Amino acid sequence: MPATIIKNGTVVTADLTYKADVKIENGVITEIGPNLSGGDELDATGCYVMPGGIDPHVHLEMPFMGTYSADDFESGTRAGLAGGTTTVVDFCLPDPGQSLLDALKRWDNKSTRANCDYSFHMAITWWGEQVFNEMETVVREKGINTFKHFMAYKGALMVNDDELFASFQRCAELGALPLVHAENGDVVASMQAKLLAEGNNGPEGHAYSRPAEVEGEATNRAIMIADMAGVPLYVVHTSCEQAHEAIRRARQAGKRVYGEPLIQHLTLDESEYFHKDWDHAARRVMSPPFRNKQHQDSLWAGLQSGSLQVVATDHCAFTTEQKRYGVGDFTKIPNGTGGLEDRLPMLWTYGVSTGRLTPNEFVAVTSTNIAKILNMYPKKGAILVGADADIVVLDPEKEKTISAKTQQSAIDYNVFEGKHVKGLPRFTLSRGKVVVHDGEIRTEEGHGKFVAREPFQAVNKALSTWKELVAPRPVERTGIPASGV
Ligand SMILES: NC(=O)NCCC(=O)O
Ligand SMILES: [Zn+2]
Ligand SMILES: [Zn+2]
Repeated sequence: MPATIIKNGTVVTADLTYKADVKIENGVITEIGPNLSGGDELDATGCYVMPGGIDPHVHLEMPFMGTYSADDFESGTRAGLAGGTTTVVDFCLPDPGQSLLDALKRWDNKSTRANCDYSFHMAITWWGEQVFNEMETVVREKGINTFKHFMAYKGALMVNDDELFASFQRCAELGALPLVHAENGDVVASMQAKLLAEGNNGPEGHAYSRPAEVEGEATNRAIMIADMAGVPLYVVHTSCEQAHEAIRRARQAGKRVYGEPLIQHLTLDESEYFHKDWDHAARRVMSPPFRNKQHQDSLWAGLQSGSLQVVATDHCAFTTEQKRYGVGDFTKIPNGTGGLEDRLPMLWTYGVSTGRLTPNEFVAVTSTNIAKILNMYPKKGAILVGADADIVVLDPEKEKTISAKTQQSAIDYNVFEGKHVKGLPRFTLSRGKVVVHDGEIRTEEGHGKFVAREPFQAVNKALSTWKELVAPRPVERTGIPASGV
């Protein structure tokens, strides 16, 4: 393959902004500097040359709530690339009682169609000796160092506190990072039943049944359990001040906790659930639900101050027809929304163009921080010699109005429909292959490769060293009195 040179652009990374050309050979960056030559040229005049987006939270072809999410690894990754995202991390979900390794075979099969690189988190959906043992194989042999725990979806994916604690301790031993979906599933189930009994069966019932307190409580509980287990913690889809507050407080107390707002929670609010059109409201049903402006402001502040580190999508797209499974009972509306194609343009428009984020912070929260937290940096998330050439050349003047009619996703609507975004890819490169060329999609099914991630060294070692230092020890005593028995 001939070399490619991205010419005349401004390189923007998480910590630097400078003018340079970028040379790519055999899928990796081989040179960065002025006036490079000797290859096919891509003109980046007026553009920012940035590490491609990494979405740490997607569900492609996910079996959930009696159906499968509609975007699979082909359409989902195509959507991601169209919007400048070059790596996705999906969740492998074992059925209750199923071997983690058997579940992984299913995910390996599905992902062969990916257009961009991908990695997996493993979900802990049940607990037992087999899971305990297989976690080691997953980490040491399968290149997966993150384990997801659902504290909600009672009767389906939810695990209890004893299971959380056992799994978190196992993560600590293996150098793995636990993730949590933090909502109190018992309280949600009880509120759902009450709402339905009172005749609240529309999509707004979904929001009523999952108030911010439900998320704040579970986030705090997960943080405390992780601390007792001596392991860092990653909280997915942090949507409200109560959860953010728990993360902020933990971080101030020295705990290693990461928080992940979604682009949907940053830019869409709860009024969507009160829309008169049932389909409109149901299409936006996801967990946690959208919140109000105060919560949104809290999330933006977290990204600005560093108490929240990454922006994801939780892309889990269902068609209108699938959403209608819940007509007459909101608890049956498949939970999930799309966003893979829109995350970067929406965050650029509502974050950078408004002055909430700098371009460098934009790169940090969409790519570099994620690569570091998930242990794939600098292969991913970097414009550095030797890094994979996963690059988005973002044109800050290119604009469009988001519409389901022109999107790559397989579903028939878009939750951002009608939003005008400015800041779109002129080019997207996936390991050096130009997959978006000035609006033209040139993806190749199967081009994507699995990204193996090594166990964590530094943070887990620091926490286990400290845990060992402060571990309970019997007091050495002289003159112990004789037993009273
Ligand atoms: N978020 C959501 O509603 N659906 C996807 C599954 C999950 O992440 O909880
Ligand atoms: Zn979740
Ligand atoms: Zn999710």
